[in-house]
Amino acid sequence: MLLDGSTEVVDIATHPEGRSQIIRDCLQAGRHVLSQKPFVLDLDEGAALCDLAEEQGVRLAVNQNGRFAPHFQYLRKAVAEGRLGIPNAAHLSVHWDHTWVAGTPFERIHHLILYDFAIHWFDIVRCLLPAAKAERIYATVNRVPNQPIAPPLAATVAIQFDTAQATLVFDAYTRHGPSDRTLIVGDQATATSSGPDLQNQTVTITDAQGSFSPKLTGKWFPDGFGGAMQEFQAAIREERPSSIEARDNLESLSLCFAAIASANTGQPQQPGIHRKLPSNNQDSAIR
Ligand SMILES: NC(=O)C1=CN([C@@H]2O[C@H](COP(=O)(O)OP(=O)(O)OC[C@H]3O[C@@H](n4cnc5c(N)ncnc54)[C@H](OP(=O)(O)O)[C@@H]3O)[C@@H](O)[C@H]2O)C=CC1
Ligand SMILES: O=C1CO[C@H](CO)[C@@H](O)[C@@H]1O
Repeated sequence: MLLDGSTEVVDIATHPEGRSQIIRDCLQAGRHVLSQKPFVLDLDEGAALCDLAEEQGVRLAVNQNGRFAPHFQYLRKAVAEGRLGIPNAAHLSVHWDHTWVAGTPFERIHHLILYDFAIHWFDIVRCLLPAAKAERIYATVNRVPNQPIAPPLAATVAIQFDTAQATLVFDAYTRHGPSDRTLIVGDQATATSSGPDLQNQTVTITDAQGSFSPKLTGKWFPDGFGGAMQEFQAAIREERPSSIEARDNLESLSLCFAAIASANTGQPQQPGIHRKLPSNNQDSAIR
């Protein structure tokens, strides 16, 4: 495929182990690349891939399709347009059953929740607090009673920003009554999005005039995926950086790696210090 010149863009949807070499080969062959999340296992390797894309004059982006889920897309735009004023808090919680990964490669990832899954939330929280700088992160993970798979299914994250605070809560063994909620507090308005799951969400914006709920169309699966690819192709056509550039994604991953280091050590951590995932992340079965 790389030799015959018939492709312009390669969408790489393998697991992260070994993916960097596939990305490198595609970039070296002059292809634009959209990588699945989580982008890399090592932030410096990710930065080197971004440098290579620049040298080759091609785009490298990460398929953070959650940004294009209808509710997150609406909330991102509301924040970007200043409709909430200055956001000072974002609290996101997901209560769902993730045990469907039993028997798949995901079951072997120790930090399945904080790495493979929560990267969507580390990325979104940055979009919801775009001007705030993350300073410290404290995270926990736990196995819960009777959970049928190896990776810990409960996780919490508290992020202290310079001008805001955020919390993320993951209860991945919620067998009944699943629920998903996002709350953003701004000095001009508060926004919430809630629903039984990520596919079915109602957004409400409340300000001094009252509350209103926009009609959302589409669903994360599949419209989030369509949105990410559309944005990537538009950026290539318009010769501009995409909003899902890999270099920007390294900032989301650095929150993720700091959270994992915190969960491993029991201590708060500073984003950017922890450059690699711990090597034992890929063997949940032995823990
Ligand atoms: N919302 C989202 O953004 C989602 C993201 N993901 C991400 O996508 C990635 C893959 O997950 P998932 O799709 O569930 O994984 P699967 O194991 O279902 O699929 C991986 C695919 O990659 C192929 N593959 C592996 N190595 C190579 C290679 N060297 N060259 C070409 N193809 C290869 C496999 O082919 P074969 O079977 O022939 O080995 C398989 O078809 C993960 O990083 C995951 O986090 C996944 C689901 C949703
Ligand atoms: O959203 C998702 C659903 O679960 C998968 C397995 O953990 C994730 O990889 C994916 O990002």
